[in-house]
Amino acid sequence: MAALFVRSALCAQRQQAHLPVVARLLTSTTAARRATKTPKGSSAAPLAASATTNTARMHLPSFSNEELAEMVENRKVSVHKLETLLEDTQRAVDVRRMVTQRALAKDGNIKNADTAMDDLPHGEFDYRGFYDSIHGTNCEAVIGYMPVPVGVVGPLVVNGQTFRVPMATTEGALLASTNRGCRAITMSDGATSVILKNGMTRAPLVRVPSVAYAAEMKAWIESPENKQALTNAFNSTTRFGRLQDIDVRIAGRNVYVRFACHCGDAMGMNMVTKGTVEALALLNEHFPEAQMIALSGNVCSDKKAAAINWVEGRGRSVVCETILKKNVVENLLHTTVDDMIFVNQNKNLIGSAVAGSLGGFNAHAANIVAALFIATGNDPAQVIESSQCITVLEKEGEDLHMSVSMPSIEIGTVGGGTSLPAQAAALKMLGCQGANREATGANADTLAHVVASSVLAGEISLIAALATNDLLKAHIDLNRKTSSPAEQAQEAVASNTSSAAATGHPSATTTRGMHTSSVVGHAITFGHPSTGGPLNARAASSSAEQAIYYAPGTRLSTFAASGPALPHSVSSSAASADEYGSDGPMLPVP
Ligand SMILES: CC(C)(COP(=O)([O-])OP(=O)([O-])OC[C@H]1O[C@@H](n2cnc3c(N)ncnc32)[C@H](O)[C@@H]1OP(=O)([O-])[O-])[C@@H](O)C(=O)NCCC(=O)NCCSC(=O)C[C@@](C)(O)CC(=O)[O-]
Ligand SMILES: NC(=O)C1=CN([C@@H]2O[C@H](COP(=O)(O)OP(=O)(O)OC[C@H]3O[C@@H](n4cnc5c(N)ncnc54)[C@H](OP(=O)(O)O)[C@@H]3O)[C@@H](O)[C@H]2O)C=CC1
Repeated sequence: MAALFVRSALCAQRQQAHLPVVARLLTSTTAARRATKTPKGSSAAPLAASATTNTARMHLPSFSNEELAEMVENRKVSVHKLETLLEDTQRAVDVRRMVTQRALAKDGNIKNADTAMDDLPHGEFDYRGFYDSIHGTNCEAVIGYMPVPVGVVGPLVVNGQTFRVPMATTEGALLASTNRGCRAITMSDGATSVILKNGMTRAPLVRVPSVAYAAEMKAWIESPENKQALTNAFNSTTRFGRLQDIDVRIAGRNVYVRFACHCGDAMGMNMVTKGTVEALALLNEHFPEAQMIALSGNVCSDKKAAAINWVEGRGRSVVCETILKKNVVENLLHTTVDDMIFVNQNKNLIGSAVAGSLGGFNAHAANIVAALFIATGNDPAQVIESSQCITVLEKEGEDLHMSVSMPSIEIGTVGGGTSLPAQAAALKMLGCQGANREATGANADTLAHVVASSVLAGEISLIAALATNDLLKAHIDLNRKTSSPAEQAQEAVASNTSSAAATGHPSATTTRGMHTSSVVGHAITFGHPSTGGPLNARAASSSAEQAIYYAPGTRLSTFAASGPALPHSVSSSAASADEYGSDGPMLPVP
């Protein structure tokens, strides 16, 4: 891809400085192409090896951040490759922030787009202010802080709104994958998300003298008049919480009273617990022999896998759908509608059934939920129920209808960690920080839609990657460090320059299935269609692509025979320390 930036010596001297940057870039690229053009059938050496290359090569670092941002916006430079091309990770972050901030302003979705990201640390960090803000609220016995990288995916179009979604993770490949899914959704006219139910729950354990007493208590609570009295007591403790339902379960002499509350923009665990105490006081007046054993009796059920959340819902119950166009599935995801349905059915539905899964009928909803919870200051321990999800794929004509149903997304935009400056910045990027003053709960609703649609994006990309057998390759590429950005840049220059000699286009080398293929024109074909970018050129490039594509059901022997594309050899002894500093003895072979 670096061949795109091959510039003539004339250009390098900036004699064209008066031209807009993109025009300069195109002119210089054309000049470079002309300089390297060889007659058909000529055996001239590839560009990388020629003398012309060395003088003509021009690296991106010579451009200003403003110019680089413009190139990214004009799809002349891939925003994903900035670290490698600039050989400077901090600058890459700066340019990406500039691009993201300008995109937020252009989307027109949020107020104060130019300052939304200001408090998301990316360099200097006000640790004193941070310690002040967490004291007495978020953590005790503090000894420091844990930096977790935050990336951004999108544009993601949901319910007609465009989002740039911040995600905090240390799992390489997760953002690349979710981003691909966002692109697939947005290229297919967006996603639609609906909230079916909203009720954060707390179920105290009340102990009574007999099962008859328990039944009497249940009947009393369920009478409309008493239910209203309990509701009034509950609601008296909060300006924003509104009790929705009371569900009573009995096990012998144990009574579990499950209060479900609409908590406005808060996730609401403190809020609902406070309301519960007041309602129990009233209950106790009528049932003096009842004893409160535990304020949480686990029927809530908080921070544990439980069927009650899966069936009844907890927090917001959300369903989100999209119809992926056939050409998007084929050209962007490199697979087919039928293959994705086949993988989903046999993995997410049957596989999860065989595993006895509880709300885990999905590929990796938890990945996206966790990254979004950490970025937005939501409680990561609630990922367990918030990521319960069933992913359904069905044919819609020749296209693919895809949905995620998530009955228990527990999130808030006020309370807990959401008001810390960095986390609040992530919420500002989504246009839903803090309390919604026009419609209480609308900000948390927005966040729930973002969570569900981002999960949908993650499902799309991972199911496709499994269908094309790309999972391991993606993780070896993006989850393990093999070389420094500078070394990667040199590799990129070498591989792209030689390819450019033959084609006049930059290229990217990629592996699909168990083979490696060279994708021509990759670097100038990225870019979102919503901003006028074309489809990934890979499908168009590709008779070779056909040869390396494995449909689900490919015989295992075919993989083996096709030769390894991944590093797979291990030495019998660990002679020197690896990148993890591990040079200890290997485990004995059983
Ligand atoms: C890695 C890809 C996306 C490559 O996929 P690709 O099709 O080769 O990518 P591409 O280079 O052709 O780019 C296509 C688009 O992908 C995105 N993309 C591509 N690269 C980047 C990047 N660096 N940064 C940001 N976005 C990126 C981006 O949207 C890009 O479009 P563009 O913007 O260029 O026009 C694909 O192979 C993939 O999605 N693999 C799956 C990886 C994955 O989903 N990992 C999740 C974790 S797996 C796990 O933890 C759970 C598991 C698996 O155990 C659960 C289970 O049991 O199933
Ligand atoms: N207590 C427990 O058992 C558990 C607690 N947690 C922790 O609880 C915290 C979250 O509790 P949560 O109750 O959400 O947060 P908070 O305890 O911070 O309470 C939310 C506060 O925001 C106020 N508020 C202002 N505007 C709004 C609005 N628009 N909508 C809703 N509330 C508004 C509420 O007012 P008002 O007082 O009038 O309601 C309330 O004081 C997290 O730190 C989480 O980790 C997690 C699990 C269990």
